[in-house]
Amino acid sequence: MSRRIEIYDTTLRDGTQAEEFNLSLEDKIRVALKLDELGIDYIEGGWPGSNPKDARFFKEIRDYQLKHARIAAFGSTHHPRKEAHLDENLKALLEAKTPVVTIFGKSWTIHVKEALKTTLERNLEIIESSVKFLRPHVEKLFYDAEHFFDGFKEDPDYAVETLRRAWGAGADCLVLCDTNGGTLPHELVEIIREVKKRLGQEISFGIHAHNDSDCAVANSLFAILEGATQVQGTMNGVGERCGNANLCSIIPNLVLKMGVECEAGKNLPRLTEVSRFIFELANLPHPRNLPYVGRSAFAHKGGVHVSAILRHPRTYEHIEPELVGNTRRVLVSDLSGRSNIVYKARQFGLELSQEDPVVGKIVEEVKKREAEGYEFEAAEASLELLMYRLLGEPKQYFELLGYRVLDMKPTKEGPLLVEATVMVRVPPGVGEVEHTAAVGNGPVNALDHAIRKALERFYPQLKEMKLEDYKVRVLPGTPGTGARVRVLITSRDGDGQWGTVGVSHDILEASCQALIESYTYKLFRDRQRKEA
Ligand SMILES: CC(=O)SCCNC(=O)CCNC(=O)[C@H](O)C(C)(C)COP(=O)(O)OP(=O)(O)OC[C@H]1O[C@@H](n2cnc3c(N)ncnc32)[C@H](O)[C@@H]1OP(=O)(O)O
Ligand SMILES: CC(=O)C(=O)O
Repeated sequence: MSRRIEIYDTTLRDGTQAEEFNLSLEDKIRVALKLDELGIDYIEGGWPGSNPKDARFFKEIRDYQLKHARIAAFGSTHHPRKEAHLDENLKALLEAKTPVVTIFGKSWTIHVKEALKTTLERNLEIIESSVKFLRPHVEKLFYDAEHFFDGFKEDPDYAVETLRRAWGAGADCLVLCDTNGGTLPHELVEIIREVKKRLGQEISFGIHAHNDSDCAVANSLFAILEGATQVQGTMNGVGERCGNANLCSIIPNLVLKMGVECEAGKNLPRLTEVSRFIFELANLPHPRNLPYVGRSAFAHKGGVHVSAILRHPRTYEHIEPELVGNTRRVLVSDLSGRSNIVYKARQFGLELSQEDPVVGKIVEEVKKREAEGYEFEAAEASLELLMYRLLGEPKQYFELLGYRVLDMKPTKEGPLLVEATVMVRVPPGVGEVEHTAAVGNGPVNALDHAIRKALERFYPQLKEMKLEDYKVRVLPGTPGTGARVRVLITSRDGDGQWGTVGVSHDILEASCQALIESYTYKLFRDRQRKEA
């Protein structure tokens, strides 16, 4: 029979101790519901004694019927100068009315003496009396042995004695914490083995690892191999300093590679969605290179890789991306060969063969443009247009005959005045010339308004699209203000999102190129859909 592990998520508590990862009360509720849908066993909602938001979270989450997860409230053992029944933090933990409570206590002598400013004996009493006080009131009581591995290295007898006290007082699981994240896997294994020997009795233990040595996931997996039954971590590895063990890596590693079961394993195809949802809510970019769930986790760029992937995906993929809800992507760049182009063309609805001379032409054009500073990885709409153009499509929908942008600040205190004037001919070559002006809050915004104003009379569907993101990157080469820039624009309409690119020494010209590509793509795609 395969082993089963309990997954304890602390995104809402330790996760929010990360720089720049902040969640409102509403966000916390939404994250908790998502984690529940994923099948997480325990969701640590926060520290109720810390702030009103965390205290309210525990009140509000009671209104929801969770499918599987149990909510845990987190706090410390009682204060050294108080007794358990008079300690506000312990009282707040009970007021949270959660089925699960987790408290952390000190295992490391330096922490007892320097951080708690108390004696080693008093710390043992504090651990014991805190656990005893909480025990009758909660279904599950977990004890986080803070700095356990560092404490053990300095004074193993004392560190193990703290565990004995917590276990003897009734804790359900002793969670060994690598709080400073400095322990390496081989040390962790040795320490766990020694602890088990010294305790001389069966205990239930868990692992909570930080990532300061980039070993949090490895440490967690090794702890599980050594018998841990609970693993703590966060989604995408957010957490204090360098973060916590990343559950988005731990869960698939357990389920797909170690034959260890957990409830979330049943919902593995939802992992990528949940991981991205949480960062979206926190307004943070989702790191592309996150294992399993990142956009680049199954993205293939090198021509040799793509050629082999087309023959058999296992050649360059450790698992099938669909198992974790991710997708295979092929990138086109100056490292591409014919295979990248054939694969990409298929995504764009074009069946090309490797031998087709146009494929060679596309590879050549992409490499030439990339050498000039273009980049197509985030500008797939520009790539699609480039391919169709080399195949004789699409027709041009308009011609920009010229533009002028006035960017004025006539007085020191007064507002910035920006106006753009454009001349377009629709359709190109033979059509009417439209001459329009528009204002904006900056030069690119004014140019965008003016071009749209000129085109919307002919193509009213352009009203449906909006500019979603605008990025400028200074390209290496000429230093200083004479450098070339690359502009990447993301646009959106009701049907989806697309990216376009422009490159020039002039930021406005680069922006104008990317804008024109964006309108052209919208008109091209709408026409294709109509014809389909
Ligand atoms: C390893 C971890 O990640 S633990 C979690 C860390 N997370 C947080 O700290 C976030 C939430 N924290 C807070 O909101 C605040 O720190 C509070 C409300 C808990 C405490 O606030 P304050 O009373 O102002 O204390 P402060 O923040 O300076 O923390 C130090 C106090 O915590 C006490 N303390 C620290 N660890 C423990 C412990 N395990 N058991 C008992 N008391 C502890 C110290 O003795 C110290 O008390 P003192 O100043 O009276 O000597
Ligand atoms: C408890 C906890 O967050 C730690 O020791 O890192």
